Amino acid sequence: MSVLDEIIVGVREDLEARQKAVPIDLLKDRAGRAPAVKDAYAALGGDKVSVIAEVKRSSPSKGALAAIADPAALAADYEAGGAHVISVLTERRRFGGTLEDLASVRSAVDIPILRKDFIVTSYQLWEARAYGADLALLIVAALDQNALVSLIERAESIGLAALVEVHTEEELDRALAAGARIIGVNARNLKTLEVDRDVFAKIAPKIPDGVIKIAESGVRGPHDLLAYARAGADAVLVGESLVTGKDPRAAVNDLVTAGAHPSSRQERQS
Ligand SMILES: O=P(O)(O)OC[C@@H](O)[C@@H](O)c1c[nH]c2ccccc12
Repeated sequence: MSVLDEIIVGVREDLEARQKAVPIDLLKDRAGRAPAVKDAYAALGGDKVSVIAEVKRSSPSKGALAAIADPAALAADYEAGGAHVISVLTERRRFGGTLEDLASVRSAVDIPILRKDFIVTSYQLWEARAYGADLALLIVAALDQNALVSLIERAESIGLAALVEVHTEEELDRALAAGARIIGVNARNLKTLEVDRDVFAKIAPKIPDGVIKIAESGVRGPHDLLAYARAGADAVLVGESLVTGKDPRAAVNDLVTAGAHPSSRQERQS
């Protein structure tokens, strides 16, 4: 079994327990009362390179990264540093996240929030909505085509933007065929956990104009952001280097400043 398959087995077990405790109708009711969804397309599709800053405690590749006792305070720091979107890992077993993290981050920031998890059923989209997310991650490698199509449709129908994650050209073709409007290219292969920053530059030229392009993983600082920007990224998604650094607010600010620099824009337009 690949790491991805193992993660999904655990995700399904936890999901079953939650579905027993909270029937979907209660969840829909809660989603209906959640604050209005923020415009993720506007936050990611501007003329600068946007920064998605992630709340991430651990990862299958590195184990524990940071304790993060107060995810809301970290997210507020990210927002103060100029982040355009916050990503909150809610997968428990490998990433140490919870839906409560999502709810507390929602109460602390005004910018859009991404629920980062291994979403396999529409119940999890309702959860995302109910706990305050504006976007939900859908990983192509974790879904068959029918599931991908229906989860994108369901997400959009309940007001969530779908960030559709790919790692290969075949997965990109599936994402586009399914109608994805925001595509993330993950430099980390979720089956082997290896990071290859060149994957973005190989895949990005094949993503049509009008689809938002996000470079995910492996951003150590402004230098990596600029390289992804030159390869066509509209946004970068950054976790590890922010949670392990000394000053997350300053680190985000450095990335945002690099992304707003005219040279990064010029390079992107050429
Ligand atoms: O910590 P990094 O290398 O900056 O990466 C962040 C993000 O891209 C990574 O957490 C991620 C990308 N896609 C995922 C899917 C599931 C879990 C995690 C991820």
